[in-house]
Amino acid sequence: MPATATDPQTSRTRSWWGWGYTDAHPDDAECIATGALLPGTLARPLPIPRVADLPIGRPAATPPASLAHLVTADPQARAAHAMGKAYRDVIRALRGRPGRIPDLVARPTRDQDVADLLDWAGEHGVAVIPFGGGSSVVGGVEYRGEAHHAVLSLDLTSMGRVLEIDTAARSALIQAGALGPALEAQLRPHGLTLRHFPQSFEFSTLGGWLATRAGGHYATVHTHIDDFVQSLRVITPAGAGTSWRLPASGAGPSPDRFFLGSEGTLGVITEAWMRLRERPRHKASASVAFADFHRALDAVRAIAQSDLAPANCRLLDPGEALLSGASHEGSTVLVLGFESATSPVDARLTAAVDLARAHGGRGEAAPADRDSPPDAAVGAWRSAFLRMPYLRDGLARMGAVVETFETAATWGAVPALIDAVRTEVGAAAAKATGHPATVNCRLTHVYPDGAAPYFTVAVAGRPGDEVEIWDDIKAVATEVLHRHRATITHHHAVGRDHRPGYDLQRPDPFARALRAAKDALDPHRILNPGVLLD
Ligand SMILES: Cc1cc2nc3c(=O)[nH]c(=O)nc-3n(C[C@H](O)[C@H](O)[C@H](O)COP(=O)(O)OP(=O)(O)OC[C@H]3O[C@@H](n4cnc5c(N)ncnc54)[C@H](O)[C@@H]3O)c2cc1C
Repeated sequence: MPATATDPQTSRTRSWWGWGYTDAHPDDAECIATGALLPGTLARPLPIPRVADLPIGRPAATPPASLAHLVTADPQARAAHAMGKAYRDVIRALRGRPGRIPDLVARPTRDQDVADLLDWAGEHGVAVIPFGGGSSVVGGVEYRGEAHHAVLSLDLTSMGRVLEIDTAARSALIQAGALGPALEAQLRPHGLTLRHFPQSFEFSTLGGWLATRAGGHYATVHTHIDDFVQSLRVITPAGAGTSWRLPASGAGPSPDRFFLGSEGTLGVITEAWMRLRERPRHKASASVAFADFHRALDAVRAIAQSDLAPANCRLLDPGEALLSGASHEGSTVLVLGFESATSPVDARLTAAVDLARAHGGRGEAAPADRDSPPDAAVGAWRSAFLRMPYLRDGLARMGAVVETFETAATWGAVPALIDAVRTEVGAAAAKATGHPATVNCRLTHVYPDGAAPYFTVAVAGRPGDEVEIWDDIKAVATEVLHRHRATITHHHAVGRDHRPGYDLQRPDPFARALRAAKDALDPHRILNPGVLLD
């Protein structure tokens, strides 16, 4: 089968090594201009890496003739499935040192294909890595072990259709390989939306979101994809199963919750009934500036504990606001957004801005409806949000260490946690590189009982040692999170990179139960070895 990195939906070429489309990559001049925002001097941009320079050998396994039409050993396809899109993945590609490159890439088109591929892999000891959009930032789609003689990347994106819509229950049966834009395009004619917009929306799939319990658009209430799941179909090496479609159920532990977040270790999610919404007709947004970050935290807590339920409630510290062009003269900025399909939201926006002002914020809630342009700072933040991953790759080409990590903790822990991360991770980054480092923070999701701080570390690196430097910085971050009882991940998943933090966080009986479940469903231990469990 032909295997290129061309996106069939858009005819644009996807980068095999970095973020997004190749025609959107920053050129050298934009890399250098962005690099000038960082303290310290950056190196000249590294050249764009070439698949031809990678150490891609002959595949160590050959599928039987009955499966050959589903499988390719094309070097371009193998390279594009070797890693995810974390900073350390981009650096390894740029330095020509990717992880283990899969021997084969399979693109099943129906459930039976998935079952047949799993049967073959189980019989021949071939590791299988389920692959959606490949946007994992935690080493979730690469093989790092030794125990398997061959590795198959199981790419679900040829299963990307909305199969059925139940308008009475306002839900849809959707195949797991649907990428965000194609999924929404199929729902739009029906006036419906899943309305799950992670930053990686363009390049990630429904199956990936479910397998990692992704966090999306909503800053409050429905923050995670979990909230929209009605039923799942999962194919495991030990058999397939579909949960009942129910609006709610109290029948024992939830089978859906069991597979949500299983990160390709227990089975392959092939389709899901998802709860939908009507497309929002009323929208309003505003930004509020604060002189003091800690007072802004109090304001956000007050909003999260009210019944206003903003769709967007992102708090950007001054560094984060500056980077995203939402800056109000060096202040902390709160970006607020409300939306509804049924009723105007202006009153809720005004009430939220009033709460923010009662905690020292400066801002107005301009009257708005669906046709109004968003608040200027909100618009700038949204554009920078989508451009940022491209710029990260540009900075990586110049030897900078630029990466993000996120967490969640209860409100009492949040202020000290953020201060400690800024101080200790900043010091670790400066020590590791010999350059001053910036550690910016934003709150991405907020809850009545706590918040999800998201950090961006940026520092001029030591060209050649960037991966080791980042690993040292991340080890300090993991320790700080653990000390503050903050989770190792709010929505980026565990993968291979977060195993140490996940192992510390989970209760031992739960870890034993997960191992037993793995033994039952994946007896030959072929599915995503090293993720969640040894
Ligand atoms: C720039 C950038 C921005 C991001 N923003 C967000 C964000 O806003 N919110 C967020 O939650 N995450 C975000 N992420 C992380 C990533 O996009 C999410 O983890 C996403 O859910 C992964 O989806 P995917 O389709 O790309 O899955 P992949 O990366 O292909 O796979 C992720 C994991 O799920 C498993 N998997 C994939 N498909 C299936 C399936 N059908 N059945 C079983 N297992 C499967 C894989 O084996 C792997 O372990 C971001 C990443 C990047 C690089």
